[in-house]
Amino acid sequence: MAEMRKPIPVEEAINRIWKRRITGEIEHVSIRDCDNRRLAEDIVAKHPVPPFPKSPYDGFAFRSADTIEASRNNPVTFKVVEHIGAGQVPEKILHKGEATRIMTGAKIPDGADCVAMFEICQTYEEDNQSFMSIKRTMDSGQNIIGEGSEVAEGEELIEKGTIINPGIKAVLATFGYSQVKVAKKPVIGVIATGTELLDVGEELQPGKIRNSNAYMIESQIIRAGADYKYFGKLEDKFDSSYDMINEILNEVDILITTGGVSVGDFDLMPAIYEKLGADVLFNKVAMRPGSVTTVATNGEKILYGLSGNPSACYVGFELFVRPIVQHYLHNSHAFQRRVKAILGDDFPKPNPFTRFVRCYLLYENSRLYAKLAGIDKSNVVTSLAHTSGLMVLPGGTRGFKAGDEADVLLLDDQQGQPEFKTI
Ligand SMILES: Nc1nc2c(c(=O)[nH]1)N[C@H]1C(S)=C(S)[C@@H](COP(=O)(O)OP(=O)(O)OC[C@H]3O[C@@H](n4cnc5c(N)ncnc54)[C@H](O)[C@@H]3O)O[C@H]1N2
Ligand code: MOO
Ligand SMILES: [Mg+2]
Repeated sequence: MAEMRKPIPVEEAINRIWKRRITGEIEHVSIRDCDNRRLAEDIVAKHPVPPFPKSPYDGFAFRSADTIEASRNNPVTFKVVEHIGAGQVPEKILHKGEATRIMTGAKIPDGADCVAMFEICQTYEEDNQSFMSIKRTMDSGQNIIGEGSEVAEGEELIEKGTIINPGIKAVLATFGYSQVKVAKKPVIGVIATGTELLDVGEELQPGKIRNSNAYMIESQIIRAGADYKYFGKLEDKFDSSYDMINEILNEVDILITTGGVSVGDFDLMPAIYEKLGADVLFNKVAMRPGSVTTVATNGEKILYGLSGNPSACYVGFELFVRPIVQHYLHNSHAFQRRVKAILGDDFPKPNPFTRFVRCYLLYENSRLYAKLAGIDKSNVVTSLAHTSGLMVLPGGTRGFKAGDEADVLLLDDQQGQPEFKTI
């Protein structure tokens, strides 16, 4: 008789793996290569921004007090004593009745406390001297971008673990980070098991299918921010599979195999784990798909025996691998963000186990809807192409109707959340 396995709740399975999480090392990369990496240090303003008071306009800088008497019928005239562009440093200190012709981004001269745009100033030349006049009053500080007005020195700006996007890159450049401290990516080994598997370039043969899991998992690894190393596909043969897995374990931080974890005659992973002396954390989870997902540890390394069924494999990665990768990458929001959405379709199946239903999300009339991505069976591959979320339908429910509310895990979101449960 086949071995009876005792299913554990999803949360318990996640907890058991979570206890084995490790934080990855830090490495320096050029700012040019830091996109989509995760910061391994908090970014703090190294200096005020802007570092000097500057002009937001092309115009004239002068003392606002000199315009107290100015009006439409009473223009006030200034002698233009200097002319500076961005990058030039003013040399003149402005006194009463003096102005500096100043361009956007240039440092405000000492003595000046306002800038008037060219559009409200009249200019003329007399005896080789430039003059400017203005017919309105100006306030002290008007049109001046004060030193540190955006950010003060020492202000905390970006938390470590945050993914680097174009805006963050601009901040890094502003503070002179030519080298950026980022979290080292874990290297995840990928092996597909199954005598039925063909390579992607091969023609179909009777009884055989193309290996889609390896490509899917590699892509999930990239989406999670890690690196993969593909070791090929293995036939369901014990000795060669054991030798290969035993050998490559030193080359990776985490190992993912797909297939061979159920109770079939050619499901070899349980016996391989046993021979390796790996510590099996669980081999049955009260969830669908992916109930046979098996996870073991060998020293610090986590070995994921994901199911061969494509959708079970996909869900197993998102639930059990991704958070571990995120923690490795110093992300304190390691779990997928979980939001409430309205079901756009009926889902009439009763759920004895927690079910993770493939769905996609859309906004309509400022409400978030989750619609079924396709057939929701474990052995189905094509619905994955339309999946951007996983609806979490709790065990013990009798099915759902369009219009009901459900939790959805967002798969393309980078914000994440610190815990698996709804927060
Ligand atoms: N008697 C029982 N049979 C099964 C049980 C059970 O509890 N008792 N569980 C079922 C469930 S649930 C799942 S899920 C599958 C899990 O199977 P395995 O993880 O052992 O995977 P395989 O047997 O190797 O393959 C299953 C299925 O997936 C296809 N496959 C495998 N690898 C790939 C790949 N790289 N790319 C695409 N497709 C792949 C394979 O051809 C099979 O069709 O077991 C049930 N059975
Ligand atoms: O537990 Mo399986 O992964 O649902 O088909
Ligand atoms: Mg099997």
